Amino acid sequence: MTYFILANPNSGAHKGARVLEKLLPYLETERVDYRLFATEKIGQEAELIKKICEQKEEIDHLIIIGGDGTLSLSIDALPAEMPFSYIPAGSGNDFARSLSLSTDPIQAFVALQKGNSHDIFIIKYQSQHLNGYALNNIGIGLDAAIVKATNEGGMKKFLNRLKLGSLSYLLTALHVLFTKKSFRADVNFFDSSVKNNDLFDRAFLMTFTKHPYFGGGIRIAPDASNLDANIHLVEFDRIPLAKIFPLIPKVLNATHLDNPNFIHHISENFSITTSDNQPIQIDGETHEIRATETLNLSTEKRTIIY
Ligand SMILES: Nc1ncnc2c1ncn2[C@@H]1O[C@H](COP(=O)(O)OP(=O)(O)OP(=O)(O)O)[C@@H](O)[C@H]1O
Repeated sequence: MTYFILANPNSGAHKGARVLEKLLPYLETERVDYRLFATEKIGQEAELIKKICEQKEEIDHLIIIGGDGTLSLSIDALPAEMPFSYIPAGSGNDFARSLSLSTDPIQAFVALQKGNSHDIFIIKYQSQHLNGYALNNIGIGLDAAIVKATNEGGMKKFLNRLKLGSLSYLLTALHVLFTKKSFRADVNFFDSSVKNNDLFDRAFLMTFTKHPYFGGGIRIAPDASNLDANIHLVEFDRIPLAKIFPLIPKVLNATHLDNPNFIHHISENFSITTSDNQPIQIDGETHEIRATETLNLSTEKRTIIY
């Protein structure tokens, strides 16, 4: 059996490279047969997954190494029936946290070597110009604007170097909180085959998540789980800033959903239309959802070995 490894050495401020520096000598010492496919540039995941699929036999084992973005872009290109393993090497590592995967590369490898398969559900998204899969969350509005500003600004790289990646989300979040405008969103969802609708006139934060965590460990939907087919929507309207700040400790303690300013819906299917163009983040990669475009969300089963 051969381990096919897709790795992003650049993820998590070169954490991917450090994971490889630790893992590869171990594989050599243990005489483990492996082939490494390291990304050399942004957006190369799909191309390497295609190469792996051409060479991989059924008995072989795929391991993805990188942050949540690398994992998401790889799974997007991977045939649904192909199992995968994951060794986290990002700055946020929310997906790994959701399944309590080890962040120690050797421990993670020893665990996946045992070959225990687990079914998880991931989000399938589809609109007029966006389609693919997300393992973590899809956010429209505030969180997307934060991810966009964090990824584009120099602060993430600087704080990653100081091992303060989560702080970069927090500082950027504060800045975006002051400047981001609300938007109108029409959300349909199906609860026990009954069609429901919620019209948000002053939507500010709208996150659809498959597990509790976003932004590097914030428990936005504490009861969400990738082991069931439910997607959790957490929505927050734009309210005066003076009323937002007291809610921040609640969000950090994961007690915010009791607060009436947060709307929480759980369903296996959602469809969303926004009244104007809005930033959208899909597992930390930013795009734009266009006005009046409908985004449909559902879930699909995948197999992960850990
Ligand atoms: N060799 C590379 N150099 C630069 N960018 C790369 C490389 N390989 C992949 N990428 C891009 O990096 C992004 C994914 O980064 P990833 O999310 O894995 O790490 P991160 O952003 O450091 O971690 P996190 O999401 O946990 O904050 C994707 O856009 C991907 O295409």
